[in-house]
Order: sequence, then structure tokens, then C-alpha cells
Amino acid sequence: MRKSIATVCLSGTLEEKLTAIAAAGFDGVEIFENDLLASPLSPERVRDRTAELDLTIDLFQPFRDVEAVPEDLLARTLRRAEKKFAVMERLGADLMLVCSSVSPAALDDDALAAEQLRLLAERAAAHGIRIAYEALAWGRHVNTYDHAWRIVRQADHPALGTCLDSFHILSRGSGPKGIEEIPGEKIFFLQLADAPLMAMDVLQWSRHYRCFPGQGGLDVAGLLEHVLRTGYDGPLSLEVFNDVFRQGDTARTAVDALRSLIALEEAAGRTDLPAPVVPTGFAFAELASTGLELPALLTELGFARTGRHHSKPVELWEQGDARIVLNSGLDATTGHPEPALAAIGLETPDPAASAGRARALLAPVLPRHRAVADAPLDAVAAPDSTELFFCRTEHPDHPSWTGDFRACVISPRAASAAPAGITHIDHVALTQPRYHFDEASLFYRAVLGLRPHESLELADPYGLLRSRAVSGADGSVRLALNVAQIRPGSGPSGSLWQHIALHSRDIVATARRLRERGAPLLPIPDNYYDDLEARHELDPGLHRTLRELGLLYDQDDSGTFLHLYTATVGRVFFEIVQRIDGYQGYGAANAPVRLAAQHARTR
Ligand SMILES: O=C(O)c1ccc(O)c(O)c1
Ligand SMILES: [Mg+2]
Repeated sequence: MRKSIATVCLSGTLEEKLTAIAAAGFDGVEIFENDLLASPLSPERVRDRTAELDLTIDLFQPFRDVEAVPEDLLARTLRRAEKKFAVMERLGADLMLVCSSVSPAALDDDALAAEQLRLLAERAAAHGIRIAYEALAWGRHVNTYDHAWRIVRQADHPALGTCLDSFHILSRGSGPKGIEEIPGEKIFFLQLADAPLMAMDVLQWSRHYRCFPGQGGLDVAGLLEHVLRTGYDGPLSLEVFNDVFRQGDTARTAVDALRSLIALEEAAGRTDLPAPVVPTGFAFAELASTGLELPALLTELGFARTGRHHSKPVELWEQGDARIVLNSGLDATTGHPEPALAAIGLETPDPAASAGRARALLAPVLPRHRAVADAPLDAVAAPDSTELFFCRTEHPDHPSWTGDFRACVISPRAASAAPAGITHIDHVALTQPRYHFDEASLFYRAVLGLRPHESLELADPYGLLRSRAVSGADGSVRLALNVAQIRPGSGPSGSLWQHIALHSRDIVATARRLRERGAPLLPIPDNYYDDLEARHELDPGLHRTLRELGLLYDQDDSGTFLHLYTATVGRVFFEIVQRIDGYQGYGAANAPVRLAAQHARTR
């Protein structure tokens, strides 16, 4: 289906918006009138520019406060309309959106509304223009789509149809099934927006918090299915008012927007994209590191250096199925100035299919030569620029990245190198760029087929952190996405931290071993343990052990979670976790204590 976007969705001038919309690959635009009013470009120039960019102008909007006005105001409304029809002719736009009136002067009179809209349509038709009438969720008398449709039907003019807007329909909890009663040819336009579920005034919610479909909590795909059953074959058009997108990177937001429509079309069964290939585990985590700190920490954590790349300054460290790649050749090329997470290897049953899916969803594909290994590895850049490699580790049908490492002779440096019970990488926590949190959760859901979990707010001493996990259905791949709301430069580097969580089969034994080795672990304040005792009726022996070893505790409906943290090295720290009886979370309840302890150590 054709895909369009309203200029109001993006940051920048009209010219910048049109350029970004075309570059992302949209077919058309809704010109939001304010963008035109503020532009030095004449309507003719905008028409020519959109044509040059191979975009169509699918809608001009909004025209407000039209219907059901007292007779004495009608002439003024029509005069105003004629002026806008003239602008539309210069733009080459032939569809005008009229949104339901919010004016105190409007009368609660459907027959009058229909009569006046009919008159407006009559005038529009004389210019070759059609009118799409939309119910705003906060319209004075008309605020539901079915009411707007009744008026359109009553007006009965070929140049008058309705515009459906998923936000107005779903935000009010109107059942979208009734859409199927509208003939498809009378739905002149379809605007799509999602929004996070919030209890607030609907106008404020609409004007500040709309987001692209798949980024919020509304069932936009379900609504689209009802619309498509009517035979509607106009464009799918995004109309999102969002405070963050208004200040974001224009080109990038446009790509994010188009990705949301591609995924939405798929969810409504209207395309056959290559299916998502859900990753089945972590092949490795790659850290950029030149100093000795990370090798020392990995040794204390019980990792052994098992391989050296045959031609690059890259080492493989392993413990159980947890693999960490240390790359000391990255600084110059990628600008990682200190120990930082550079890449994640995701285990997938079909790396080429994973890459194909990623390409179809507009993920930035990376050149293959960047790979740690020489075995060809497909990779894409995640929204925070972490590189995601698609791997098939040591499988007979596929070249393995591990084949490029030569086995190291493991030094007999005695006890300190003995394993500490780590079995695999449990999850990786990535810090998202400030204005790209919604983009990130959609990216992981659409590109990798991971399931987003609830969005949480965590208190950091210096501000709030928003956090949302995404995971595969069986929990074998979990990513925690965090974004700091902290004012730049306030807290220490907390807004940049990333971490790798390692699973232990017996975290109490692991913690004891790490303490014996003098590993730099994060100290947890005593107050935390006093509170823990109040909140949970823990076995006194377990409670003592937690306090003694600095372990944190959480529980959910299915099980319990024990975890601890190392000190931070550069941007990176490690967490050791043990999930008991199917615990599904990430210890979010303990995040404020952890964050405060980390800030205390880095100040
Ligand atoms: O917020 C508004 O006023 C507004 C205007 C035009 C629309 O199409 C809409 O959905 C909302
Ligand atoms: Mg709308």
C-alpha cells in the first residue's frame, strides 16, 4: 500500500522534512498547514519540490471549526475555505482534512452540520477538491468516528467522505469493528498513530505523546484490519504529534516512521516480508578495550583466554557458554575511547535470513569486513550504534566466527583462572540515545522479532531512567534498553553505562569465590538489607548470606532472582545473576540502590 506521513511528525523546516521523507522512501505527504505558513517556499515551489522528490501531496490539513455554525458565521467559514482552496490548487493538493469543531459557537445539530459540510463539499468540488471529515476525540459535539460518519452519510455528497484517525478512535476506547459499516470509498483518508497507555486529558495525550504504530499500547494493527475489510485502498498515513520526534534527527525519525508502517502492514497481513528469525542466544559480546583492566576483571570472574585472532588484535575469552571478545584494535576506527561494548553476536538458525529481514525493515546494514572474524558475518547497527552480528557458532553447515581464533595455551596461573560457575550470557543492557527510545523498542521487535516488555521508570539519584526489556519468547535472548532522562552533564557518566549480565549456576558460590579473589564488586548499603527483611519473609540464613556477600534479591510470580555487580570499567560493568524457578525480570526493584552505589564509586 502507499505510505505517507504528515509533515508535523518531524523536526525541521518544510524543506528539511520533505527531503527526509523522500529519502526514507515514503510515497506521499500530508502537508500540515503550519509547516507551509512558516515556510519561505511558495505553494508552487512546494508542489515542484515534492514532485522532484517523487512524493505526492495526499492531504492538506487541518481546516477547523466548520460544521454546525450559526447562519451568520457561515459566510465567514466559506470565505476562509475559498482562500484555502486557492492555496491547495497552487500546491496541487486535492484532499482537505476538516476536523470536527471545537468552537463554543458550534451547535449540537447534526442536520445543520451535514447541510453545511455538504455546502463546503459543493464549493470544494468546484475546485476539484474533496473534503475528508474527521472526528477529533475532543470535538465539541462530534468526537467519535461513527458520529462523523453519520453526518457524512446524511450530507450525501460525492466530494465529502470521512477521515479515520486511529488515535482519536482508540484513545476513546471506541470499538473499531463499526468501521466495517462504512463503505471503503467513503473513507477518504486513514491516519495512523499509536500512543503509550496513559490516564490523562485526551488532547494533551494526542498533542504530546502520540508515537508511531508499534511503539505504544494501542491496537493499531487491529484497527487497520477493520479498515482494510471495507475495501479502503488509499494511503496508510502517519500523523504523530510527539515532543521528542519534534526535536529529533529528521532523517532518522523518518526512517523509524517508515519502519513502523512496514511492520504494521505485515501485522495486518498485507505484505510478505521475510519472517523474523528470532535469535536463540548470545554468540558473544565484544568489548573495545586496550588496557589491562578488562583482562584482569575477566580473569577474576573466572574467564579464560582461549583464543587469539589469527590476524587482528582480538582475543576470545570463555567460561561455560559465555564468550567475551576483547578487541584492542577498535579505538581509532570506531571512536571507542575506553572499555565499551562495541558489538553483540546473536546466535541465529539462519544468519542470511536474519540479515534479509533486517534489510527489509530498513536496519542499517554494516560492511562485512568489520567483523571480528574473517568468516563472513552479516551485521546491522542497532539504534545505539552497537553492532549486531548474526552468527551460527560451531555448526557443521555454517562457517563459524570462532574458526578465526587460534587456541591459546591457557596459562597455569593457578586458582585465579579457575571457572566461577558462569554458564552463559543472561542479558545485555544497552543505553539508548536520548531521543531514540521508542525507535529502539520498535527496532528490536520488528527487526529481530523480540517481544517488548513493560516500560519502567527507575530512580537514579540524578534523575529518572526509563527501562524496557525485549526478549525472545523462551528468554534465551534478553536485552535491557535504558535511557537516561538525566540532564546532560549532571550525574557522572551513568547515562553511558552498558552492562553484560552473566548467569551463574550457583551465585552464592560464585560470589564467595569472587570475594576470595578480591574482585571489585559493588558495595550494597546495609539499609537495603534492613528493607529487604521488611519486604520479604526470607529465610534468616539466606538473608544473612545476602547481606554478607552483597547480593541483591528480587522475586516475581514465578521465581526469585539473586544478583550482584562488578565495579565499572570505562563504560562497562558486569552483573552476575541467578534466575531461580523461572524468574522473568531483571531486578528492576533494586536498580535505584545499584545506581546510587555506582555513582558513589565513580564520583
Ligand atoms: O490536534 C489537532 O488539532 C489535530 C489536528 C488535525 C488532526 O488530523 C488531528 O488528528 C489532530
Ligand atoms: Mg488526525
